[in-house]
Amino acid sequence: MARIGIVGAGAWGTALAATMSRAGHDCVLWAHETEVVEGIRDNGHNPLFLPEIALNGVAATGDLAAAADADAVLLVVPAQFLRAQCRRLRSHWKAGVPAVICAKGVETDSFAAMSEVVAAELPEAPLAVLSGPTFAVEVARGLPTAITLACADAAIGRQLVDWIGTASFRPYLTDDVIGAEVGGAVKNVLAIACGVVEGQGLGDNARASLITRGIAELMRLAVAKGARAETCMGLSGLGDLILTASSQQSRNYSLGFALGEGKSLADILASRRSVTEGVATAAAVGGLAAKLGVELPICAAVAGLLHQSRGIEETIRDLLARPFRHELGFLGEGRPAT
Ligand SMILES: NC(=O)C1=CN([C@@H]2O[C@H](COP(=O)(O)OP(=O)(O)OC[C@H]3O[C@@H](n4cnc5c(N)ncnc54)[C@H](O)[C@@H]3O)[C@@H](O)[C@H]2O)C=CC1
Ligand SMILES: O=C(CO)COP(=O)(O)O
Repeated sequence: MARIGIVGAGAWGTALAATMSRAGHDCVLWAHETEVVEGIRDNGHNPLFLPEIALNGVAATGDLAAAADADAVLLVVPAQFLRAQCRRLRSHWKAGVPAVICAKGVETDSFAAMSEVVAAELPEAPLAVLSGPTFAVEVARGLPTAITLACADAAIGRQLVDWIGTASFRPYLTDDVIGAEVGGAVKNVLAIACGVVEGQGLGDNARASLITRGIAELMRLAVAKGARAETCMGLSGLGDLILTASSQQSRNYSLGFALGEGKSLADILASRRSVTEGVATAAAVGGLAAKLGVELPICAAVAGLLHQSRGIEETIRDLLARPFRHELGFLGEGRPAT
């Protein structure tokens, strides 16, 4: 059994704490909100995120040093807060303790992947990425799923799989860290696009087409950033995309759906406490794609809708007016078909 620190007590940090604790690990969960620390300590429940899940075995804390004093630390704050959180953690970090990145996104200011952010701010931490089809509430209830655990160091990766894996939470190991995290970040942007399609009533065919052309974009960006294409077809890419691009449980899909129905982005965001990572990541992915010289038409369309006040109808019209191309050649733009 291990001592696991979990930094971030939103829905996902809470679900991971419940899962690790049920597996018999000693879990210390750091929360940003005092209300959450007190709620877990006093009542064994997180009052703000997944309040229905019992957390009796979990020690809640507002002290980062306590969460960092562990065999491994899971980083579960939203992507745009991760750098600041790592800076706060740095003085408490013990060399060699693995940092397992559970946030899904790309940093807006730097276009950096989460592993690049953590490598810069916690240089003594071996890095891993945990990503895949994992709605927090289902994991917290113990329903089965499988995830990608990416770690460049094989021995540390195997140790993490051992600690994190249970019969119903099944990690598959890879050394492709960038591939795992590009999948988790880009699928959120694509899930927004699929939500818009559904909200607009464009049909199941359109959604399936978007998912398929979306995975081509995800793969193109990941490969340009140094990942292996096959990782994108695994749990952290295709697996998570299938989940989030077709379920109202997804914050990203449901935000897209509401946009497609005509609601404003400001109103949708004002009505939720939880993070919708694809909103910031859509802009960041655009910057990253430009830097790497790859074209991502669906992601660019989502960024245009969210951040450049482009209308839904003109956005859809422009996507449908793109020239016909050969289907294969995923990794390039594909030869023109006419
Ligand atoms: N909820 C889910 O089903 C899953 C979420 N994730 C990822 O996990 C990450 C965290 O998401 P959730 O747990 O769902 O968040 P959430 O939406 O449930 O909660 C928001 C989180 O943001 C934190 N927060 C707010 N202001 C902050 C600040 N200034 N500094 C640090 N933290 C602050 C809150 O304390 C809370 O932990 C995201 O990157 C998300 O994509 C990954 C897999 C599943
Ligand atoms: O990443 C997730 C499931 O794997 C959660 O997706 P949402 O953030 O869209 O709810």
